[in-house]
Amino acid sequence: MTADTPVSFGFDDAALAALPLVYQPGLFDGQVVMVSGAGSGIGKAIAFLYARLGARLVICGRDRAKLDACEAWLRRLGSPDVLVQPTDIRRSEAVAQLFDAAYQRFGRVDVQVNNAGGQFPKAALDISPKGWKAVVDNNLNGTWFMMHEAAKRWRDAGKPGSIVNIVLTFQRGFPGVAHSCAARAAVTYLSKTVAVEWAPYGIRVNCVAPGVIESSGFAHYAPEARAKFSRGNPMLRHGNVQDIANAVVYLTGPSGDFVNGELLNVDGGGILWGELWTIPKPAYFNAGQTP
Ligand SMILES: CCC/C=C/C(=O)SCCNC(=O)CCNC(=O)[C@H](O)C(C)(C)COP(=O)([O-])OP(=O)([O-])OC[C@H]1O[C@@H](n2cnc3c(N)ncnc32)[C@H](O)[C@@H]1OP(=O)([O-])[O-]
Ligand SMILES: NC(=O)C1=CN([C@@H]2O[C@H](COP(=O)(O)OP(=O)(O)OC[C@H]3O[C@@H](n4cnc5c(N)ncnc54)[C@H](OP(=O)(O)O)[C@@H]3O)[C@@H](O)[C@H]2O)C=CC1
Repeated sequence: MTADTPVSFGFDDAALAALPLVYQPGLFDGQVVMVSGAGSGIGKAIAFLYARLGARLVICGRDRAKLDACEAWLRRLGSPDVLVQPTDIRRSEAVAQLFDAAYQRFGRVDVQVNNAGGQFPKAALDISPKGWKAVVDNNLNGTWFMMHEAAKRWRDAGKPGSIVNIVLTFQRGFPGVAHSCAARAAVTYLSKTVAVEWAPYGIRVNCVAPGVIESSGFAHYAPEARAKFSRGNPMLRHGNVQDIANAVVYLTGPSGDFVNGELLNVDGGGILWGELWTIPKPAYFNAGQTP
């Protein structure tokens, strides 16, 4: 491999499409599932799995080319219909248009998976005000616009619904991504709050926190940081995108009918043991060294 060889992470599309199913085919027949950030990584795996289970898909993200490539796979995998709507989730009016298009096309949305998000690794002291706002806007405000729009439409139509928000394992803090850690903790407690407020409408809201999941998202981290990601949990390995997709389907299928307001960590035990640095580890933390 040369320095110019592009590095790819996780399954390629063909391998992802062929992974063994742990759910019954047809489980989501007749249902419409919306997945944000479906053009890559975890979001693509989630969309692939729902398509294989018979759902019709509404997919969004900012990059149309990535979404179009995903759409072709979704149809091949068994989704009877797919709506592709490029959307920046930070723009509430674009989110409203996404829902207008989905209801116009399908007349319903049953499941919403808010997977779109991300951050850049940076020591907290070095995060600029603009960078802080960009990450909080993306992960907290964008997710809120999506959930709010979904729930309003379910309430007005008198229909039930299920939301899953993808967050991260914020419980022990997350060195190098303070902005995202703060935003994802906020999303989690927002979710717990509306899980109660929206229960009378038959709307369930849960979160999934991926640990270290080998995906396209790895490209945003330095090779030195990536090389130590597997030290982030006691299983000493990465998870994969299907681990997250299976957790999301568990929560939104009949298996999750009585699960509401929950945070499901899919992290190999990383919140209990492990060390995860997304930026270089300060010498202070190396035994025997002083700062
Ligand atoms: C195992 C490890 C855990 C893995 C977890 C994962 O989530 S994996 C998944 C990983 N996947 C992802 O995280 C994917 C999604 N991530 C993203 O799209 C971006 O990281 C985003 C969240 C900033 C949004 O982007 P956007 O298009 O809205 O923003 P923009 O580009 O216009 O920038 C706005 C401002 O932010 C600042 N700033 C931005 N980048 C950097 C940087 N590298 N350096 C420093 N600062 C940076 C800068 O101030 C910039 O303004 P400026 O100075 O340019 O005028
Ligand atoms: N991989 C991991 O180890 C972990 C991942 N996560 C979270 O899982 C989710 C998926 O990450 P992963 O698949 O790994 O990485 P990717 O970078 O591949 O996925 C991020 C996705 O979010 C979309 N996105 C980002 N911002 C916006 C926006 N403003 N509007 C619409 N779409 C947006 C991107 O689409 P586009 O480029 O088209 O805009 C992209 O498809 C993210 O929220 C991530 O933070 C959390 C913990 C660990």
